[in-house]
Amino acid sequence: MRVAEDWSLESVRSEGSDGRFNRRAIKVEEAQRRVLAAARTIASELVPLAEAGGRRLAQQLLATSDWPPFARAGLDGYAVRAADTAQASPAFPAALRVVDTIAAGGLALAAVEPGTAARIMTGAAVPSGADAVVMLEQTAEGMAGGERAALVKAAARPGQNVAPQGEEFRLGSPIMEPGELLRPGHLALLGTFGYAVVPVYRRPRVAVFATGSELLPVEAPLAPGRIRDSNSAMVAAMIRQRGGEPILCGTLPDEPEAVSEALIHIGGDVDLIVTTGGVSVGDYDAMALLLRELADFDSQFEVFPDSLDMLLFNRVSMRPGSPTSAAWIGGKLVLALSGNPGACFVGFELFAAPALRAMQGDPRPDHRKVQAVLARELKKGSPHDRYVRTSLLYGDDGRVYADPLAFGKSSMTASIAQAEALVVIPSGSLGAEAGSIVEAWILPQ
Ligand SMILES: Nc1nc2c(c(=O)[nH]1)N[C@H]1C(S)=C(S)[C@@H](COP(=O)(O)OP(=O)(O)OC[C@H]3O[C@@H](n4cnc5c(N)ncnc54)[C@H](O)[C@@H]3O)O[C@H]1N2
Ligand code: MOO
Ligand SMILES: [Mg+2]
Repeated sequence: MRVAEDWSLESVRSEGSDGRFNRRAIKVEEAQRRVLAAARTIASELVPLAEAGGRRLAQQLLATSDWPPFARAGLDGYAVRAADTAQASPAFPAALRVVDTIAAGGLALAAVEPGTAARIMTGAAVPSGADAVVMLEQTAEGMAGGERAALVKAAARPGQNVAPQGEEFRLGSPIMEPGELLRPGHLALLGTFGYAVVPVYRRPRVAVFATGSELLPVEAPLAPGRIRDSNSAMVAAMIRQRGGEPILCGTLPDEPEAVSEALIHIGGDVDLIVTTGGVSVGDYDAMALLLRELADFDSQFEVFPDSLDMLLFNRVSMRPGSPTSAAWIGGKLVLALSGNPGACFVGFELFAAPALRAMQGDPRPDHRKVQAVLARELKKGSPHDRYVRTSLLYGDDGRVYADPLAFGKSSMTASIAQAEALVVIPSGSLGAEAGSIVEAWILPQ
């Protein structure tokens, strides 16, 4: 990728180390809007049907036949003319001469004329003349006029146990829309209509960089002042949850030269770049220093021409993750998440997750939201929107309870693993009472 090659790191350093950057916080909704404007849909590819689960469809698909394609027997029994059975009862069964036996996949040899029936199996095409199927259990075998007969002991309604041609779909009608996530049932439909290969959006390729000179690889023993990089693996899993393909680029020291060098060398076949760490006002917060050099969205354009590197935002009115930043660099979206694991997690959910869904054509890339009862009081100190990690409990009273998890600070990790939802405590309040109704954003499990 092309990061502005003329970034003047010397000038960034000399003025940038006092921590008093002019960073204007924007609302979460505005930040999401800017990210989605930059998250362009990516190319599509054809994949074999059995591998299409979890992918997003790239175009509208149509029914290639009526479904069912022919009138089908719903159970094993006899295909009859309902009128022939109108008077039938256990004491006075209708005796119908059996003219045929039709297996599933087989074809009728004869039409069902008045006074006759055809033995038929579940899934077989109902022969012409017949308009109902009587289940085997409501019949007996007998003789009529010296020939094999079915003794039908109950009156059949016309249409009974027959799935008419085109009952579910008509030839040419839409079966699914672009951007739809292909779940097992979608694959069944696609198989039904003969889609052996499926047009899906390519998985967005997401480069992940963890910045921080304190970071050790996961396999390393702890050393004084150092911690292991836990963000990379977490972010990789979150990328996969949203249909993306993570490209783990390892850790980078808190040095703007090293970070810009790595971003420059990432290459063209990456659709999104996610970095973690170094976005706050520390002397060595390298991403913050680099992003400062970019043109500012507020003084620029609403659409991002490929040629223009631009800061989309560098502060969001939210907790955790207030220093979360985003930029458009070298024609690519760069999401610079906070290094604090809790803030990294929330920043990903708020910005990277919808971006990945939008890149795969999802017309509604936001979270599923439910009203939940707050299980315990939540106090908050800052005036910003707060996104609280909670578990979800399904009460006997039919209500969903959101229970804020312990160790829920931005710097903490324990609660991330247990989080089932993010509860939003909007700005302008100092918290919410136990029992109050809150909005819970459902997290993928
Ligand atoms: N004076 C101020 N200080 C801070 C502010 C502020 O407004 N004024 N904001 C605070 C907030 S809020 C947050 S959130 C953090 C954001 O910090 P950064 O995004 O710059 O992240 P780092 O400084 O690199 O690291 C923060 C923390 O997270 C640990 N970390 C970093 N990367 C990883 C990783 N890959 N795996 C695990 N843990 C990681 C790092 O060691 C630090 O402990 O800034 C506050 N400061
Ligand atoms: O915004 Mo920071 O994520 O609170 O801790
Ligand atoms: Mg920092």
